[in-house]
Amino acid sequence: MIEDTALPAELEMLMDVIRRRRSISQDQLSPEPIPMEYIRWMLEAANYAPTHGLTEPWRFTVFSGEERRALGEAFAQSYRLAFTGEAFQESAWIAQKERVWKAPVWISIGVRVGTHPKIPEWEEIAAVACAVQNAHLVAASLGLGAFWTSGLPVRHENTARFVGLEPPDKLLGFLYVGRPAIPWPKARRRPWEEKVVWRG
Ligand SMILES: Cc1cc2nc3c(=O)[nH]c(=O)nc-3n(C[C@H](O)[C@H](O)[C@H](O)COP(=O)(O)O)c2cc1C
Repeated sequence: MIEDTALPAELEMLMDVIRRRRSISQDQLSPEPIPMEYIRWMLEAANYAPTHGLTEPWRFTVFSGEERRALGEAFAQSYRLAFTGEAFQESAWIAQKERVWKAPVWISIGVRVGTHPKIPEWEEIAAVACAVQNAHLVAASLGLGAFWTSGLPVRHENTARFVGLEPPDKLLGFLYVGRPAIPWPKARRRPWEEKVVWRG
């Protein structure tokens, strides 16, 4: 029988942050500003994500303060383009414009594609998702909530152009960040054992 070996303290710290990371929605965040130093740490962590062929395809734009006004206008414009006729709702259009004030920092999540002949788009998107996870883990370690929002108006090509992405590059949504205004939520997950088959 294999003896249990002592687990390194580093693993405990890492697992603690992984379990603690939470998506905290805009209605549960404080709109108060947060130190931009925290955002720099998140972006530094994002930059260490795995990347096939070292293409480093993540492209971020950070919005805070008054710059969020133009972002809200872009969301509202994209909503108008995406939801026409019967689908258009005045209240939802206003909500798109106003939502930017609910979180102090909004980071657009862009993916650069087509820079390497052998690397398909899905691998570049996967690398960006890894980068976002790194950033989100750092946010959790700093006591910040963050949320990847990917609904249609926020990732519409009109919003993509607004944040400086031109085709074939794509916008995958936004990670907004702030201090939680609620007690830290608990994770809801089914046991990992349900999703794993052991062979051998
Ligand atoms: C790629 C991606 C896109 C997401 N987009 C949305 C979204 O548009 N709306 C939403 O309610 N949650 C979105 N989420 C967040 C999930 O709701 C959240 O991760 C899930 O509820 C689990 O909560 P947790 O992150 O706190 O563990 C997204 C998550 C990922 C990874």
